[in-house]
Amino acid sequence: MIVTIDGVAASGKSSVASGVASALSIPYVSSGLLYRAATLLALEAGTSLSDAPALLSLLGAAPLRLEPLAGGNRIYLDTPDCPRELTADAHTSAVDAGVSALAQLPQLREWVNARLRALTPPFVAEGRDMGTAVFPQARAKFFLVASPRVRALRRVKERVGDVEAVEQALIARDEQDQLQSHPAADAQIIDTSDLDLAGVIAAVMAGVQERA
Ligand SMILES: Nc1ncnc2c1ncn2[C@@H]1O[C@H](COP(=O)(O)OP(=O)(O)O)[C@@H](O)[C@H]1O
Ligand SMILES: Nc1ccn([C@@H]2O[C@H](COP(=O)(O)OP(=O)(O)O)[C@@H](O)[C@H]2O)c(=O)n1
Repeated sequence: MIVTIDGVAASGKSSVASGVASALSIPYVSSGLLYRAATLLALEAGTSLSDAPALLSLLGAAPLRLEPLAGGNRIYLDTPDCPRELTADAHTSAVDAGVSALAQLPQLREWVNARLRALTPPFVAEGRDMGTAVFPQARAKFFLVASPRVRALRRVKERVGDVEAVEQALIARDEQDQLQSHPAADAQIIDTSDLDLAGVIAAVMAGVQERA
């Protein structure tokens, strides 16, 4: 079984995916973490975020490993001499600001999608295009939205920042991600603005049971 949870930036995808995956006793998979880790490595190497061949060559030499646990995804660079966890560094403002440029490149989307499709179900997959491009066969699909202000307020609780600036950055990233971020025709759209986390998880679980 595959359940997909897509949505705009900071709409609650990973928290909801984690809650749903825990309730179903299956892992969840964060596709955004692969885009983020690729962006981090490119920024560190000084590789242009719009140079697909250079990015693919960089990633070809980088033994990235995604750990898709129900409680939270982690990503590692398994270089034999100096293994390193990249998860925290992949969630900085610098990565936030660069990731959409890399994610626009079809070759990089294929690189991510090949890794996702190689995973063995069951799992909950979260991102932007899980229910449309990557797992169109998923049993149940959801798309989370929330107002930019609500999302910014939630994000500044996790990371220090000015609400206004965070809101503008979220709006800018939504625009840059527009091409790949839309609900599948058979997705249930959930506005999480006035729901708490437990409420969103319950709504998704109800939708999953309906399709069991
Ligand atoms: N419905 C909700 N109500 C309140 N806080 C939420 C809700 N959904 C998510 N959050 C919080 O908002 C922040 C962003 O959620 P996250 O799951 O990281 O979103 P995304 O994966 O879409 O970026 C987290 O701190 C999370 O705990
Ligand atoms: N399926 C996906 C997942 C992420 N992404 C890209 O990766 C970025 C980071 O995704 P994320 O899900 O970790 O970001 P947040 O919504 O959690 O802030 C997005 O802004 C997109 O540019 C994508 O294009 N397609």
